[in-house]
Amino acid sequence: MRELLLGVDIGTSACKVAVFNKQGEVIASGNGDYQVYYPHPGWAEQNPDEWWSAVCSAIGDVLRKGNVKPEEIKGIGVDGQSWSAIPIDKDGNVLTNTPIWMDTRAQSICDRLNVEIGADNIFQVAGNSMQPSYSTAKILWYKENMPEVYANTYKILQSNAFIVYRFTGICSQDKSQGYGLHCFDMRTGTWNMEMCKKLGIPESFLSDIYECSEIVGGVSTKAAKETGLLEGTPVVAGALDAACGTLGSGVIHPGETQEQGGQAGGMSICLDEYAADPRLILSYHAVPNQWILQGGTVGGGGVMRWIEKELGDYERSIAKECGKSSLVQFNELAEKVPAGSDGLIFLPYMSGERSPIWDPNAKGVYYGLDFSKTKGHLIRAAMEGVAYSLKHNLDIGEKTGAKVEELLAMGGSANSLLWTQIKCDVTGKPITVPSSDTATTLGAVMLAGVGIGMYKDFEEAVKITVKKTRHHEPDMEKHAIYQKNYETYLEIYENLKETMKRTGGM
Ligand SMILES: Nc1ncnc2c1ncn2[C@@H]1O[C@H](COP(=O)(O)OP(=O)(O)O)[C@@H](O)[C@H]1O
Ligand SMILES: O=C(CO)[C@@H](O)[C@H](O)COP(=O)(O)O
Repeated sequence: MRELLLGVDIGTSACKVAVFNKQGEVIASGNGDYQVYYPHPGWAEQNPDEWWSAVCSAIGDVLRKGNVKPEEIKGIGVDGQSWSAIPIDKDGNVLTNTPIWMDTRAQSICDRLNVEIGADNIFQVAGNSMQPSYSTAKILWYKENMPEVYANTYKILQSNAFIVYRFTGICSQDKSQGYGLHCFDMRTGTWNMEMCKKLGIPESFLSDIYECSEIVGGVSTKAAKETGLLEGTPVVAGALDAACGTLGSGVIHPGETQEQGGQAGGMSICLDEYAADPRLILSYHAVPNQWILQGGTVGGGGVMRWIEKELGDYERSIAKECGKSSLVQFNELAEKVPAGSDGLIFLPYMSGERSPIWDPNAKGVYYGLDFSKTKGHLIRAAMEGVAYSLKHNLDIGEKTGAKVEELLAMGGSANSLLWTQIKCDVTGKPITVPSSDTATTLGAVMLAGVGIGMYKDFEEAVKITVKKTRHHEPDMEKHAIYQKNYETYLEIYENLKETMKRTGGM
């Protein structure tokens, strides 16, 4: 009988489920789609019950596709997007949709907390600035705007913890997602009850903290029925998607850096000591005693997803006939345009922006349009704009003293050779791609593998499973062109940020 591991990733655009063997080879994989809801400007929500339904059907597909017997699955690891705040009642019912990491509805609560408690006092404990995208202010938003939800809340769970709860019936808080709550002490990895009190977050909402690879429990009778998995299969606490993507890219030593191109974009620099900067994001890594200093942008692969949806009717209509997906055709159009997009510059602030500018009013911008610009220009400029936002975060990471020599790319955007090369040329850093779509689920199964003792430790897990598939070196001539555009990119935002506070036409 085979000894296999199951990984589940609660991404923003879809859940990914994959079964791996000990060598890190994918036996079968599948996706389950769900929606992001945008009910009001600045709001972005998902329904956690839709995540679970998608997970259940994707597990069924994957077991069938890979001809996997439930008893062959020896452990399960779950990772998920950051900063959910899922209120469940005593019976485990979800009381409302969760605002996701893009949601900025709670800005005024953050402003108030920063004054009342002091932005510095919060930062000293949390290692992160108080921003509406994090979980903290969302919980307080329920209190003020959905008193019934708040009154019936038993626990607040984050994305992976919610799926672990659906698998096992046990509430948990893995260490890597602790940073979502500003009463989690980023120096000790424990709840700071004094800060909880100051923030007004009831202690009872919080769950016990687990190491990411620690077993929380076994698959329950109910979950076994819903998923087709074997009752009792061990489930570990899991981690933040960025942390699992970092682990699945083989980044487990200080000085190594992951570059992520999921719906969101950004980077995660591996650190072995606490080093925070209020412009960036600091979380624990999925690996014990390490941190990751993150740049987390709003615009990543999601920018391409949006452009493809709005401008890709023709490419979608001929995809079958020409044997190339619309995204592949978009890459070909962008490839025909020279580096720098003939001066067309895109600001990818498509739902405000997170690090490093933390501006909920920031807006997407095309600058430099004229009659000569083509669809290819629009696509390439968007790819370049996402790369500028990556560089912006990296530059600040390096200014805090972190060393970044090479990037290890993961996420859907790393499927594009052109986009990876653009990021390489814009940042001037070599980029290696271990795996694009499955790096995150691989990280999740490594946690399960370490948790059940299939791997001795993370060194061994990475050594056995992570294989580098391609490498990009920067073209320094193109880097010089991009450097000029990057300066203009920064200037455009500086010049427009006051104007961006106006919401014309709404
Ligand atoms: N060939 C490609 N070219 C450009 N972008 C791509 C390509 N393939 C996938 N992507 C991008 O990858 C993104 C999905 O990445 P993924 O890591 O699955 O996201 P998430 O985990 O946030 O759901 C999509 O938004 C899409 O734009
Ligand atoms: O905030 C972070 C990590 O800290 C984001 O990376 C989100 O977790 C979204 O991830 P994807 O859905 O884009 O993979």
